Amino acid sequence: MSGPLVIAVDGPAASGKSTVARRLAAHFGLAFLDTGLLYRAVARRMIDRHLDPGDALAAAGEAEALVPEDVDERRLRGEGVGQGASKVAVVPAVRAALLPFQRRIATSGRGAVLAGRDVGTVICPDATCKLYVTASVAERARRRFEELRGRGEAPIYERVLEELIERDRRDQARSVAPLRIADDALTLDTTRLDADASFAEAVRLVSGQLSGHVDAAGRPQAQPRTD
Ligand SMILES: Nc1ncnc2c1ncn2[C@@H]1O[C@H](COP(=O)(O)OP(=O)(O)O)[C@@H](O)[C@H]1O
Ligand SMILES: Nc1ccn([C@@H]2O[C@H](COP(=O)(O)OP(=O)(O)O)[C@@H](O)[C@H]2O)c(=O)n1
Repeated sequence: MSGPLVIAVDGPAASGKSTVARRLAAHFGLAFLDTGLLYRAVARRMIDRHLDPGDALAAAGEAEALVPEDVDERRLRGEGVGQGASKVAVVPAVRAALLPFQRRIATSGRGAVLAGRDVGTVICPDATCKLYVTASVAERARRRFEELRGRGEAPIYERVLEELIERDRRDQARSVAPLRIADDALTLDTTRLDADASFAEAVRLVSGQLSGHVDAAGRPQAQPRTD
């Protein structure tokens, strides 16, 4: 084997995928990219310019104008931006504009952990290892509710649940890169696992898939390039 080590972590909203992915990246000494931030950044640009995130042509223009290196997580985390992100994400030209940056991160240096919806199916179909992180919709809504409360917002649980269901539906129904479990992904259901237990289980699953790619300390081995 040669080339960078890529771990794809996909799953629905608030399943805990970026928490697991960020910790996997630190554990294996790899770069980390939360690909959802790119779609959120496009939606944020549209909201700031009073554009409708459902306007496909305008969304494509904003995605092409985005400088992914400059994306700043602040102001991107609200559920309004999340809803907007799932609307711009159905536009094929938006997905095409955001793809090269994601591939570049995945293939630079020793590799990376990418969290998203289509990393294992579209962005990095040849990823070294693929996880599909999920949890019941009620538990995901509870987590998002607590997250919003922790940020000083005053969320209503039923509304958070409704918005998650709507976003899941849009992510699964779109014609380009719909959210689905890659054929070769391992599923990690975190419904009854806290963040530490989810991470421990993720390390176990990934280590099984990575045998031959990591040394005894769990660090990726230098891969001799064949090209
Ligand atoms: N296993 C878990 N148990 C409880 N809460 C979790 C767990 N994993 C993540 N969280 C919390 O749930 C929220 C959503 O997690 P996050 O990793 O951002 O999800 P995603 O990236 O899938 O949207 C965050 O506030 C996070 O701290
Ligand atoms: N690889 C990705 C990542 C996100 N997205 C879209 O962007 C939206 C926001 O993604 P996110 O990962 O930041 O959302 P959360 O799961 O954190 O709520 C999702 O609902 C998807 O519609 C996508 O289409 N493809």
